[in-house]
Amino acid sequence: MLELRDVQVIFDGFRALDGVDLTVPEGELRFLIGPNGAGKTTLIDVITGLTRPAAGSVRFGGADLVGRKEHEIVRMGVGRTFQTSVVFEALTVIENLDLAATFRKPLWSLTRRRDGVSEAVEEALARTGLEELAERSAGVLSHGQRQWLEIGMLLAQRPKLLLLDEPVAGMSKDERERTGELLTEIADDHTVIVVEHDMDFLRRHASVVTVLHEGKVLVEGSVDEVSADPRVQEVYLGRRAGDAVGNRP
Ligand SMILES: Nc1ncnc2c1ncn2[C@@H]1O[C@H](COP(=O)(O)OP(=O)(O)OP(=O)(O)O)[C@@H](O)[C@H]1O
Repeated sequence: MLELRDVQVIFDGFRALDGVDLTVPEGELRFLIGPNGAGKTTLIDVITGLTRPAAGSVRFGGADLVGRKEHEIVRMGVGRTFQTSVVFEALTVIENLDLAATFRKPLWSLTRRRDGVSEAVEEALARTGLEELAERSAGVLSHGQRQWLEIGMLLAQRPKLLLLDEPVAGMSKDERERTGELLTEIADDHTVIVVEHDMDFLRRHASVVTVLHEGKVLVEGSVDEVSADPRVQEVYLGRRAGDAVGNRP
């Protein structure tokens, strides 16, 4: 479903991605890890059209994404979260979802009543478990609830592929657990790629992990395979043995 071949990204002579091959089949929950500067965000930027690769191909559902505009790629069914929040605090949870679902429509659509919201919004609300908070302003949400709202805002756009950048950063243990379940549920009918550093979280929720290092795919496999791999341990050298993979300092 998503296929990157020999992708190169060069910033002022520096190879941020240096021949990346990546295949993510439909319906997979794939985790992407790697030390700081490995190229994880750049990889997501290439898939979403924010950064154009110097060479290589990015195919999604059979279509080539290279050279397409970001909004075009969104329309083709690719959604992403950013590290910075896109939630409007003064709007309610449901208004945020509605805005995300109708973001190309005029602002007056915001004045629609709850019973007028689209099926996509209702589904996103149910999926993320935010029904009870639907009419609350987003500004009062806990950190975890806000992250779920952001995921809901993506779902409301009905993407086929979701790219999530560190969705559990700063979350409590319970919130992480709930997020892991949510990601697994979402992967029932979407393809999901998650950039995540938390090794405990990976052990609990990841099946396939891709490790990036210096702009290349270093290893791909199960969490156990990846964390036992000497090349991966070497990349993370200097960290405690138990944290060999993925934990930030
Ligand atoms: N616009 C840019 N111009 C120049 N260099 C860049 C640019 N964007 C990223 N880089 C460099 O490319 C490399 C890869 O960056 P990237 O942000 O993709 O890494 P990352 O794996 O996401 O790291 P982190 O875990 O710190 O977010 C880094 O060395 C970064 O400094």
